[in-house]
Amino acid sequence: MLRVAVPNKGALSETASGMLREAGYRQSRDRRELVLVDPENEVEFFFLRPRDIAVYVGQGILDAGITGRDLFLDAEVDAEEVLQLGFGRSTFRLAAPAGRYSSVNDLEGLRIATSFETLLGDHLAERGVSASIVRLDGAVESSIQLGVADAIADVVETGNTLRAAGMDTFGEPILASEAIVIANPRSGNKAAIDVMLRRLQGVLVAKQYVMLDYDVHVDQLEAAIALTPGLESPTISALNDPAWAAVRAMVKQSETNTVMDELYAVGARAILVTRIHACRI
Ligand SMILES: Nc1ncnc2c1ncn2[C@@H]1O[C@H](COP(=O)(O)OP(=O)(O)OP(=O)(O)O)[C@@H](O)[C@H]1O
Ligand SMILES: O=P(O)(O)OC[C@H]1O[C@H](OP(=O)(O)OP(=O)(O)O)[C@H](O)[C@@H]1O
Ligand SMILES: [Mg+2]
Repeated sequence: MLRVAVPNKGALSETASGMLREAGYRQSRDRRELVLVDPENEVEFFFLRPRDIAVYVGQGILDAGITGRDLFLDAEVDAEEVLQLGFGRSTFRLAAPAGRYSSVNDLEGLRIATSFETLLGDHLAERGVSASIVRLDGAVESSIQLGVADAIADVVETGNTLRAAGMDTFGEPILASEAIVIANPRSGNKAAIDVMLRRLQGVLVAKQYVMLDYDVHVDQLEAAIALTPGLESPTISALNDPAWAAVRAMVKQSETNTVMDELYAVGARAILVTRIHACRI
């Protein structure tokens, strides 16, 4: 049976579970549940802290797991990033009271608080800066005011937390993170991991694309299909009126309205957009 780790709480937990549910797996609504067996799909889900997931997968105790790239890289474990899930996007950055520092080089000899010791340590080493790292578990933004650090390195998404603390980012972003699937490279369940990845990819594509149908005069067919090339190639069907054809193609959701405007301009009519419920590509 495949053994998969899922964040039990925090920023990634609900979306990760939701995505697995959409991929056809059994997921629990009870946050206290630690293990959940999905006998139909032969998967056992373990609900763990996102930071610890890298450790379990790295040691091969679990085959795969969903966590954040920042947590995975900070843990320095023997596992691979195998799929980007496109949510939980954040940047790992240096921050301090607004205007105090402008580059990592300003931190020579100072104290920097973080929950990501390895990521910060590597960044400082790369830039040849020697500073002391103060390892904290969370609420890192409070550390400067409380006098334990001069600057921090933390997860930033909207920047609201920093602004509320009178702080600002500075220097180059250290890492762009998002939710990812990691897998143990020596797992004996590679085929089952691949099935799960294909299912999750299907969920991602179903979210990113819509199905577009339209009718177009055969004289304009070339111009229209150039606008909707689809993933492989669009489906073209004959209509009762031989002067017209019907076209069906997948289009990026974000581009739907622009493509519809352009299709209309080249003479396409009866342009229909349908949500894709699930897919396997
Ligand atoms: N506000 C946010 N927006 C987007 N992603 C975030 C945000 N906060 C954290 N993350 C990402 O979510 C992952 C897990 O972080 P999270 O804060 O949920 O864990 P934690 O700090 O261990 O738990 P908690 O905050 O519940 O104590 C990390 O990869 C992090 O980059
Ligand atoms: O840029 P923002 O949108 O404000 O988000 C970033 C904040 O979110 C996370 O905090 P979390 O709630 O996980 O608390 P923690 O720092 O104690 O982990 C992170 O550590 C930042 O503090
Ligand atoms: Mg957190």
